[in-house]
Amino acid sequence: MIEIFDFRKGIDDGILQKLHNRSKLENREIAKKVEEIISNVRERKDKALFEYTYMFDGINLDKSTVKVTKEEIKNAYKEVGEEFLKAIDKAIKNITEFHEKQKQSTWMDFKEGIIYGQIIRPLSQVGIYVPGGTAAYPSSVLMNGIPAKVAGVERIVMVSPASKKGINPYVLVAADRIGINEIYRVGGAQAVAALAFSTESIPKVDKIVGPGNIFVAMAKRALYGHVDIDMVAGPSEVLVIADEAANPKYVAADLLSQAEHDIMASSILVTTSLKVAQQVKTEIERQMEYLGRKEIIEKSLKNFGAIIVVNDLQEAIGIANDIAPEHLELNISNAFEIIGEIKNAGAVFVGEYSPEPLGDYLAGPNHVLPTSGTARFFSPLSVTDFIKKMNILYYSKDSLREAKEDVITLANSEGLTAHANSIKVRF
Ligand SMILES: NC(=O)c1ccc[n+]([C@@H]2O[C@H](COP(=O)([O-])OP(=O)(O)OC[C@H]3O[C@@H](n4cnc5c(N)ncnc54)[C@H](O)[C@@H]3O)[C@@H](O)[C@H]2O)c1
Ligand SMILES: N[C@H](CO)Cc1c[nH]c[nH+]1
Ligand SMILES: [Zn+2]
Repeated sequence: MIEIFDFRKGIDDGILQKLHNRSKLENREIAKKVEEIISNVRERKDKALFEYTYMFDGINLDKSTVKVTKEEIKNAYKEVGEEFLKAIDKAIKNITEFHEKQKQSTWMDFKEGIIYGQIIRPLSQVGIYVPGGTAAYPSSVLMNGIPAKVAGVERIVMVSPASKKGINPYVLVAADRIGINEIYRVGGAQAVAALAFSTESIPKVDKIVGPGNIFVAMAKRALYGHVDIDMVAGPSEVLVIADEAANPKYVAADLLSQAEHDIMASSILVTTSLKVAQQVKTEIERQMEYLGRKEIIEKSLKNFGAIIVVNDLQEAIGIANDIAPEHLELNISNAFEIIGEIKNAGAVFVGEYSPEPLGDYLAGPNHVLPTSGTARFFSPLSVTDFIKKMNILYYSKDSLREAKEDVITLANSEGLTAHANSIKVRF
């Protein structure tokens, strides 16, 4: 069960290091396994892909069954209710609105005899990973697919692990709603490797995006360079900062919401009140009793959960910035006053009526967010992930003549005489 650590007499670095999510990426055993899967799929292609799918997901696939058919998507509609369709269409509207604001335009500037600028182009082909091991994620279909659509990506290839019953119908309907129709029922590190290198059934893509468990996150990280990736988006995390006025019931519920994702998910509370700390612990135990997924929650809270008591908000902010959580909830009075001090978090949820699951599903901001401490340098998934830029340059003869001596001087300073010559031969 989740433990309370009292840091009021001094921050315990040992405990903090243990809680650091970046340590998950240092797990040598998992890294070795992932490397082995990647090299096997690279060499033996479909054969290895189907073997691993049988080993981890328990389903037998071949070239003729790996791709989801139109018929399956049609049948999926029979299994989802009207209420789901209404909710998902609302989510699509909000997520699209949010991401439309991220669009970038080609720009050109003109000086006398000079034109320069940047041309924006969508990526041609991207792979989106939609998790499906311990739960199915129709919401992740939208969060991955909508920014790609808004950017104008031509070919979106979706992979998601299936069970014996096939891919979850809610996932298939979500994909259909936003116009994704190239879907393969494979997951894990083997699916990521297939997207990076091609197999006989799955043609490779230029970039792989999307969240997944530690195997998926490590595979994406290992394959960066063969293919582009968005970020490391592994097991979910939430860090809540709460003061003495926070409602323990809400705080406990939000910690539990992320713990249910994965045995490696992490839920951390940092509070200035010992009373709130104790009440949240009691609430967690109470609420757990009526939730499902108890086994996952228990493991996650025991290994990656913590309640930390600190002296003041400054200490709490320091810990949050150090851990750089995927989600940061500010459950404190006047939260907007301290937002300027938050440096590292994938997404910040302000006030007690902005619980993290609101962002997971409906509000509009993307839920594919950096984890394992990588919010120090990665950003949430956005339209920018699906575009690239090309610089464009034009000089007239007169403009080049004016620039000539400076270019030659700079080329000579690097000892690159052929560069200097390329200018000289024109005059
Ligand atoms: N960071 C984010 O933005 C974000 C968003 C949504 C979900 N998530 C996370 O996505 C994850 C979803 O995980 P999941 O497991 O439900 O689905 P998943 O699709 O990520 O992983 C399932 C796959 O993992 C592989 N796998 C499982 N056990 C294995 C083993 N022992 N060895 C090798 N491969 C193995 C299998 O191939 C299986 O198909 C959760 O951790 C959740 O927290 C993160
Ligand atoms: N909290 C997850 C991101 O870490 C996203 C999600 C999808 N469905 C529910 N939650
Ligand atoms: Zn969630």
